Amino acid sequence: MEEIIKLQGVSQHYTLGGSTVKALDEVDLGIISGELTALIGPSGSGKSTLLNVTGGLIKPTMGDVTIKESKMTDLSENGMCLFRRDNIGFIFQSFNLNPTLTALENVMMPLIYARVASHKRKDMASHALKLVGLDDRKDHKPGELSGGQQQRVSIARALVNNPEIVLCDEPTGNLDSDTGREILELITRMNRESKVTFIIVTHDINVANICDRIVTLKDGKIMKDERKGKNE
Ligand SMILES: Nc1ncnc2c1ncn2[C@@H]1O[C@H](COP(=O)(O)OP(=O)(O)OP(=O)(O)O)[C@@H](O)[C@H]1O
Repeated sequence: MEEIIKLQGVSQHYTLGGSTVKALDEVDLGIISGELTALIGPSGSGKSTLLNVTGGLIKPTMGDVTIKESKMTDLSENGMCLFRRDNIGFIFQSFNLNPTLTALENVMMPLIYARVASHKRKDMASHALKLVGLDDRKDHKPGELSGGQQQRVSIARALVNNPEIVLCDEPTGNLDSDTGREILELITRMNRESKVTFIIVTHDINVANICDRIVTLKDGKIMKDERKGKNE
């Protein structure tokens, strides 16, 4: 099984008012290509920090993050930005859509950054919206969509550039339980059909239970690492 993401001795420390918080404390973690991994743990245990370090949004205080043979921790800010653009999609709890753009325009944004030719962008974004069942809402702005529909748009945006990795921070956190279940079904379908590697930060045990692997953090350390049918 190929490890697409490797964290080795990763620590993230924050110093505020003379005291230091170890948000991550020498974490070693390998993520298998094509798997759905849940990151769970109490509030403040370091889940979002781990996701942000993995996605190159934060450079850790110590340790190495390697994705597909590229050592992220050796890249410049600009190098990390380009790497993220080409390899990683993000899905957030609060959707993070641009309220002034239509669903189609929101999904086209990553393609503009990736300098995809303009005549291709519309087709690619329309296709991504169709995959998430929103082809009839492409001209709606986020304020004209339900929470579940907005999250579908953000999933389409995360997947439009065919990234190998998608990082999700509480993707169902702002949704009612039925809508959350629909979004979860969509994520699992995308994972099965496209073999995209997903890491999902969640408080929701229903989300964790559909994953291939559940990694539990506590005080910035991995406390438990369970795989379906096999505990480690
Ligand atoms: N920018 C920051 N500056 C200072 N401390 C921070 C910063 N970001 C996170 N922390 C601290 O690091 C620790 C881990 O935070 P993190 O957000 O990763 O936890 P979490 O498990 O995702 O929490 P939650 O489930 O509540 O979202 C917390 O104690 C938090 O207060």
